[in-house]
Amino acid sequence: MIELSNVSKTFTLHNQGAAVIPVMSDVTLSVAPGECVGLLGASGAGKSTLMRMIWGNYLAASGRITVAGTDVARAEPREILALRRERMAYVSQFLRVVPRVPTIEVVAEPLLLTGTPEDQARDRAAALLARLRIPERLWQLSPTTFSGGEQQRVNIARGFIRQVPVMLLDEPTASLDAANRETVLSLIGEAKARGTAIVGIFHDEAARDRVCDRMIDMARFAA
Ligand SMILES: Nc1ncnc2c1ncn2[C@@H]1O[C@H](COP(=O)(O)OP(=O)(O)OP(=O)(O)O)[C@@H](O)[C@H]1O
Repeated sequence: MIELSNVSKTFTLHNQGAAVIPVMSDVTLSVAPGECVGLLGASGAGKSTLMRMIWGNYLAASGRITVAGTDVARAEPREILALRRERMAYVSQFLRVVPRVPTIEVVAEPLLLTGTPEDQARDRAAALLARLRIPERLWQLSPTTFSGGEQQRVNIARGFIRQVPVMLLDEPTASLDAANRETVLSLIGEAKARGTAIVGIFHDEAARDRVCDRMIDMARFAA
């Protein structure tokens, strides 16, 4: 479902004398449907960079990245957008939303974009918000003023509202209390059972042990 072969990445800082920062080289990795792979490695090892390459934000310097049938390194921007809309979800650590859009709409939006009728999308959003313990009185408010943990749960609800073949999770349990952390681990387990291939960064070791089938240490790919 996710295939990387001989991928390398460098950053060139054009505004700093074209300094070149090699980040990783020769990454070969395959994630099967229903499998969850956790990325390990010290700060700066390239975990986020690898996720952003799979998401299609960063181009690889060389090698091939195929995600749910799309060759991400060579795809046109509109193909990347279609991949994200239909087949891939990215739960980042921080919620980025348009101000004044109610929480329930923020969560329902990914389903609406793929043509799900509005009432169904809202029902599904409401069910997830309830499961993630966001009080109903907050659903019609914008999440911009929510607490860190509330924003993270809104982000998780938005990420899990569609059933997609590929998910990228960046510390999905980072600012959560025990009960919500348990809910998120269940959501991850259910996605795996449906055949979703997952790549994630989990600093929470116990969470990592519960959901990851394999760990990849980025030190292996140091450039
Ligand atoms: N947009 C960018 N431009 C230049 N250099 C970058 C960029 N993004 C990342 N880097 C560099 O790439 C290296 C890897 O960064 P990355 O954020 O992937 O590490 P990480 O393993 O996710 O670290 P952390 O655990 O601290 O989040 C770092 O040296 C960083 O400075």
